[in-house]
Amino acid sequence: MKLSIEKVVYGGAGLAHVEASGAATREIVFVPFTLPGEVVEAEVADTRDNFKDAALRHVIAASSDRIAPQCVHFGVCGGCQYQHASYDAQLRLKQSILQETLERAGLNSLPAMQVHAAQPWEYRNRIRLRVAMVDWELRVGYLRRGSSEFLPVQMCPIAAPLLWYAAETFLQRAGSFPQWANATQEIEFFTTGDEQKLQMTLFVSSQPVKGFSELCEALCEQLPQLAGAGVQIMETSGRGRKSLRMQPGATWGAAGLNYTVADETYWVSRGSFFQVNRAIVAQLTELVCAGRSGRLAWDLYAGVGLFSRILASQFAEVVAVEAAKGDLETNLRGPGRRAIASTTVEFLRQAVLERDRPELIVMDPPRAGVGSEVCALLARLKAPEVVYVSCDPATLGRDLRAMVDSGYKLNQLHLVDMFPQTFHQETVAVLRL
Ligand SMILES: C[S@@+](CC[C@H](N)C(=O)[O-])C[C@H]1O[C@@H](n2cnc3c(N)ncnc32)[C@H](O)[C@@H]1O
Repeated sequence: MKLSIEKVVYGGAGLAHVEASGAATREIVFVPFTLPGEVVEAEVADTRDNFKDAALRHVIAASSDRIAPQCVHFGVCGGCQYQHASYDAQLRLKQSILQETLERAGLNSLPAMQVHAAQPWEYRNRIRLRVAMVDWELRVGYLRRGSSEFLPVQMCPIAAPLLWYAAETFLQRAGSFPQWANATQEIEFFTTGDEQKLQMTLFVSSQPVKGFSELCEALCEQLPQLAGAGVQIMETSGRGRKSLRMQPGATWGAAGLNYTVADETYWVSRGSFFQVNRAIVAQLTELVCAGRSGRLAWDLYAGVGLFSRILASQFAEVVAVEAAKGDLETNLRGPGRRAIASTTVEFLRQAVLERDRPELIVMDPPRAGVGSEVCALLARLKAPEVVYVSCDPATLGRDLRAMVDSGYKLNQLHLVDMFPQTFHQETVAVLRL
């Protein structure tokens, strides 16, 4: 069918309408890899209750924003959705998606959005690849788009070059360690922003009895940046990835990396969360922390303490709250710094009882957002400024709406392009009472 693409929606697909036969309303059709204003030929791949998914067959009238993708796997690989759009167009798409999502959540009179971008390629400091034998050859790859099928890849231009070089080195050397080559299901590499140090994790079905140190030392001959490595043994207690449990296995070398962002250096253990974009993380910390000072700040969902360490030099006291076991305590030692192992909601329930009131709250939750109880507790605490860092526009809209309804004013809105070439987007929202 011939379709006119009206806009691009969160997830990366273009949206068009078609006259539905026999129905009064027009039906929505989503077509990936299209751009606003394009006319395309598409074929329906799936019909749902309220919409259809279609596959792009041919672009009849192309947008001036359309460019040739840089990666040979684009369109087949599940990783990137926007390589067919110029980088400038990607930023505009993300801006209008954020604007529309927040307006739909009932947030009117939004502040002017500020857009922050860095390099659009080679930005990832971490990649996790599948490992499998294909035609008697050991290959690494990702998942085929929309499936759980292995897709062998020969490049990943959004990854820091060292990560891809490390993957190739593993493929070259693993042949001499057949038990490890056979047992490895997935492999993860994590590098410092300057690509001077590297960590490797092998995810194995069952751990070979010996030879892990020898494998790491062999890799090191070609990959001197490799500072440490570990094994995670994947145990399934049922069907599907959700039932996967990890057991720690063999280790070699250092257990983590010292990762420097601007003037701070963080200890990041292998497997700990760290912001994935090595090029823009300093800008993110600047947006969240710069120019803020006072008596007490809270960093909720603190991770390894990315924001808390900086805030600690600007506030007399910083309290950082993190639910997962990790590196927060190591990174937040010293007077006036407190690392609390707790969920945010439990911490806030107690804080409300104790009538604590910080001048600044930073919160950077996972995609699920902070949720209604946290918003209700924040409304009772009445901190004068809240900086909300979000990686999901829909849950951000829901939470911001609750905070605005409780008296906060949305003061600044920043789109930080943490994930170029993909539909993912990061927002920093500043709220004041
Ligand atoms: C998006 S990361 C942000 C980490 C950190 N702010 C940074 O920028 O590196 C979210 C963090 O929240 C933590 N987390 C998830 N659910 C939580 C909860 N209910 N309470 C506190 N922390 C939680 C995760 O373990 C993760 O470290």
